[in-house]
Amino acid sequence: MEEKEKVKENLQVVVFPWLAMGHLIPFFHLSKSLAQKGHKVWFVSTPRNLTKIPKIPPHLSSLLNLVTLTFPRKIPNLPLNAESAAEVPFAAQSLLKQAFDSLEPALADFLQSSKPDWIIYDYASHWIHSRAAELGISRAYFALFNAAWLSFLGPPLDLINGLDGRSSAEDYTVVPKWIPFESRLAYRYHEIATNIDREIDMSITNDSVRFGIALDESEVIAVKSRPEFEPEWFDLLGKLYRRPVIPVGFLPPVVEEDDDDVDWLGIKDFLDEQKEKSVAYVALGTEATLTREQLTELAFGLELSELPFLWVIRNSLDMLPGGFLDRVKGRGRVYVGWAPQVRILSHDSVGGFLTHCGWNSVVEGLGHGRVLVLFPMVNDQGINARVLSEKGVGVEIPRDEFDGSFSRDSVAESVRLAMVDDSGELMRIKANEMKGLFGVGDGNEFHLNQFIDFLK
Ligand SMILES: O=c1ccn([C@@H]2O[C@H](COP(=O)(O)OP(=O)(O)O[C@H]3O[C@H](CO)[C@@H](O)[C@H](O)[C@H]3O)[C@@H](O)[C@H]2O)c(=O)[nH]1
Repeated sequence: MEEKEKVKENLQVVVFPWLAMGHLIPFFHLSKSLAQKGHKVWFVSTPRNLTKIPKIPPHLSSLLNLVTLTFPRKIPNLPLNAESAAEVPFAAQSLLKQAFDSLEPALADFLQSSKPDWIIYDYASHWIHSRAAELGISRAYFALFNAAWLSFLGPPLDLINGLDGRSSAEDYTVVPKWIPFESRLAYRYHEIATNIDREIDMSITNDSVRFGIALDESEVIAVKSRPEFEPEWFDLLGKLYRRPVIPVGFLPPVVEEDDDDVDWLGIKDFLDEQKEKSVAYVALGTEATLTREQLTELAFGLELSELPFLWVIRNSLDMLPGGFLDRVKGRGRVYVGWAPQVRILSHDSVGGFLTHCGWNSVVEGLGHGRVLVLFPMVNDQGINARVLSEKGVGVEIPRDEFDGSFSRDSVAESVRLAMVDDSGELMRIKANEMKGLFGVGDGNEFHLNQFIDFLK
């Protein structure tokens, strides 16, 4: 007689993201969803990072537990108190990886004492799989990327063994040989050159190998996307990975009401004064920073667009061109610091989103039906921009392929095309339709449940 499959109704799960806000936040959303469905979750990170994630709702506090691993203090040249990618210059990210790698013994000890059913990990912890396997803990890699970018990345064993045939930035500007159908998916030189430069520290494991191991050593690969959005890429991933690839959906964040948030109240006042769908929200994520020249062109571009905008910057206001704030007074607002992005995007006055194409930002923008102005900088962002412009939900700001330079006029024209020009109407309609796929709703819930059923 066939043995009945064992189903465990209440799971115990350790969740361990890479040290970056764009990773901590979606891993936290997944943790919250697991806890909401009655599973016990230990969310593991370092002290400063744990202070930056959203608050745990009181009704989940018995199921969702934060676990602190001490951050190593002896990494030479790592900026003092820096614990996440946003606090370390892009070119020095290998130092943060070095610190991250030194968390291995502490995490292994925690796994031994907590003995979870599963560990859900990120791409960077290439050392945890064998430790978890020894303890009989199941392993899931949660990929915070779309299936198109994961396909572009390639077969796991080729990544581990350096057999993907790519070493220079130019190699990433062509469609990879393992994509069997017609496609134009490739980086522009400037979008990938910075990533390649970053990989020069040979003493630590490079990102390709980390990705390869994360993919190859996991029992299931959970992808923050949906096949309804990119069916052909999910089909290809199944062939490249030869193991279960499960879409977890977009995990759209729910806007939490928090009336005490003074930052939000100031922003809300500004947005309340603007017309419906008139404001371009401009924000470029937590990792890449603009040079003074880029910041200047972007500023003049927004000024020339003559449209209302809300711009979040990580640099200081002193970097902006002289007189800029006075000239855009009333219709333009610049916010320095950590903005309540999801709440902003949910405000009716916001019509478009000038984004660096970080996957979380894209999900948040399309989840609210905002049309996108695409300004990719590093990491997966260039490929995301190709996917989104092909889908017709956004327009790329034209840039020099090699050095990434762009003009203020091209910024103004792209923003106006997306937000107000008649020729951008179809793009606005398509972006608005994406609310159904990317936003809060049954479709995303269905995929999340499928993933949880798999874990059981
Ligand atoms: O002031 C801010 C800045 C950011 N965020 C949030 O922080 C997250 C940022 O994530 P994302 O938009 O993906 O950007 P990055 O932080 O740059 O994300 C990194 O991680 C992503 C997921 O792997 C990749 O797609 C990106 O390329 C990579 O740079 C989003 O949830 C934002 O809402 C805020 O709430 N307020």
